[in-house]
Amino acid sequence: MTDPQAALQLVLQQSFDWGNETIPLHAATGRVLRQTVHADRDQPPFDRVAMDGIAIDYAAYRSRRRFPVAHTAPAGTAPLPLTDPSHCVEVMTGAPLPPGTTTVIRYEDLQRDGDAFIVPEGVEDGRSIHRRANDGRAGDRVLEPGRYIGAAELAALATYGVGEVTVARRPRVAIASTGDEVVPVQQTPLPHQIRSSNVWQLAGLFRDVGIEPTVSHLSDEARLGQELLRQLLADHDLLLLNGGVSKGKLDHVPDWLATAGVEGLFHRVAQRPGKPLWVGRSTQTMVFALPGNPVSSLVGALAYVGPFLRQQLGVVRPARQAVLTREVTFVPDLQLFQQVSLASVSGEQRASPLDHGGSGDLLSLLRTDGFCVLPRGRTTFSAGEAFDFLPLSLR
Ligand SMILES: Nc1nc2c(c(=O)[nH]1)N[C@H]1C(S)=C(S)[C@@H](COP(=O)(O)OP(=O)(O)OC[C@H]3O[C@@H](n4cnc5c(N)ncnc54)[C@H](O)[C@@H]3O)O[C@H]1N2
Ligand code: MOO
Repeated sequence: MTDPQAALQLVLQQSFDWGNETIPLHAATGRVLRQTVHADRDQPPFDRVAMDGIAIDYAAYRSRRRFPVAHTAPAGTAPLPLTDPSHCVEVMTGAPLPPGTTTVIRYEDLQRDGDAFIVPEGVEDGRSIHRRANDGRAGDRVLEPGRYIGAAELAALATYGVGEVTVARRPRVAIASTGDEVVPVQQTPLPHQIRSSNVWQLAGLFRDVGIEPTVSHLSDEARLGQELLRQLLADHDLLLLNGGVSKGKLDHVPDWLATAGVEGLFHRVAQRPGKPLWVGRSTQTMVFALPGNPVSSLVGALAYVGPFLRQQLGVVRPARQAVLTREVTFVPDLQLFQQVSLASVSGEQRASPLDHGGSGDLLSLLRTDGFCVLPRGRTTFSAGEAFDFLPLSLR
């Protein structure tokens, strides 16, 4: 049996060249950025009027309150300067501040008087102006490789004129269930059958990171099963098998993989749940054969597939910890992935251990926010102690 730390190291020692690609910005949502983005301009690029109203020269305001309108400055036009400081410029939000003016007063605070505005007492200089370079300077490093592209990243890329983005190429991922007891969700199961839920769980983890996996089922019948396995290996960068890896008479996945030329890296890890995990690789495909129990399958994906995928895509995820709300006792010499629900209390992540019906209890996952990783070599894990926390995500 392999130690969980050693197993993770072995997984992370495997590397494959999945490459990058350059795609239009509109297609970049959910992709992993693989380029550094520098600001091509200051942000804002000019002193930006932040309120609709008028702009005046504050020096003139010291001796007058009535300001006739010299001209109007809409957003999107080069600003005409104010040459006569006894006048004002009507300005719109987003316009560059007209040269010769120093402060903006919004309409709500003004009184109209014919073609002029009456400015109230107590106006301050330099108000309602979003200053040039306040938020960032030309040349700044704005985005580093390894970020998932979401709303904020798209807006930053657009603002700096990055219309074509270099992102990590998506791996071709296949997920295959095994076992003749599982039937598709559309089919009414016989009393001794169950609907296949694990492929939905696993496919959902990938869809959440923008990868659409191929989903199929390996028959227990050797010729059919092995034929499909060979095809899946030929066409994919990453293969997840589910079930058929423990000691049952029909647990032939490891043998079939060996026959198909996949080199085994380890089989069985000193952990609960998910002990029967089998991991291997061929020249071009990384293979995770996850145990069939639904919680074991999820733990295998979060604890091993996730780190592998992030390493391949160049994603850096900050480590997370959570503090146990009550003591956990666990005697076997195994690393325990403890199911927890999470609450944030005064900025601290508190993890409440959950009771459940074992690794086959997929309904317990409905109340689970993630897993606390309780290491081997101890039996008592105290309330108030912090442990690594795995959220239910491959991100
Ligand atoms: N003699 C031993 N028996 C078992 C051991 C062991 O060490 N010695 N390990 C146990 C552990 S731990 C686990 S976990 C399971 C894992 O077994 P397999 O990976 O071989 O998985 P299966 O036997 O095929 O299935 C286990 C369980 O999960 C259900 N299943 C399978 N596929 C799906 C699916 N797509 N959707 C939902 N549920 C699925 C399957 O029907 C079984 O109930 O082995 C223990 N046994
Ligand atoms: O790996 Mo199993 O999950 O302990 O039932």
